[in-house]
Amino acid sequence: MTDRPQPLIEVHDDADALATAVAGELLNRIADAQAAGQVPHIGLTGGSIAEAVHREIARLAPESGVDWGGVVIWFGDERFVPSDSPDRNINQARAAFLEEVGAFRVHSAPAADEVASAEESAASYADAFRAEGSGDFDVLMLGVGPDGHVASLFPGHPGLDATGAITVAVHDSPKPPPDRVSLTFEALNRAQSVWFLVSGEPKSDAVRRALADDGSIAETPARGVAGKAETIWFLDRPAASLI
Ligand SMILES: O=C1O[C@H](COP(=O)(O)O)[C@@H](O)[C@H](O)[C@H]1O
Repeated sequence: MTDRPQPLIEVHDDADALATAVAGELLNRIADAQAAGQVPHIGLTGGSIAEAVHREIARLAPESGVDWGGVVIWFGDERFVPSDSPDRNINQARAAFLEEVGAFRVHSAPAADEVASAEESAASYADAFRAEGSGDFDVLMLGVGPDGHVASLFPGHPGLDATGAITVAVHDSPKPPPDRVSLTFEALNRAQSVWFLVSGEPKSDAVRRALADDGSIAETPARGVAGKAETIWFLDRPAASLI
């Protein structure tokens, strides 16, 4: 994206070092924002490296000075499955750190036993953004799939084309579960800081394609997201092996 700052790349030895660095930096950003009188809005992602980051947040939180009552938590995407499913991104984050730190201003798209369809869930999640007068994340963390997907925006999928909307319902996702709700590119691109979290050699080609000078968003959706103020790619050595 030509109107955004060039992405920064931070490479760590392994997934554990990456998770510790991201968790520490996130807590610093939140504490600084709160010291300046702000209520930070943070976007979380699901997935394996996100889980490691979340566990590190729980470990480091007691020393951070963060007031979790003054942090608003969102998710870049959610799986449209029952509310008690371990596949829900919110459930993974709750178990890893949200309950432990006592965060309670937490929003995710409603589950399959709460609303009738992924479309209804997407509409409800968009309403929550409007009600908070938000959508402008201070920090938005995003995973990247080996296929280059970001949030639940998959290569060649109809969700890529959603415009004039905050959220989109996704069906027939190539990665299970098939029904999901995702923020759109327009919503993701309202973030001040976008942090991509990527670990492991199977994702190295997606990282290469996302950071290449040329390439299409349809093939590598992660190319379509960048922060207004910064974009940082937090990688471990295997994920960075092709750049
Ligand atoms: O399905 C999803 O996958 C990605 C990445 O997951 P990983 O296990 O490959 O790390 C994640 O970013 C997204 O939020 C999630 O719904």
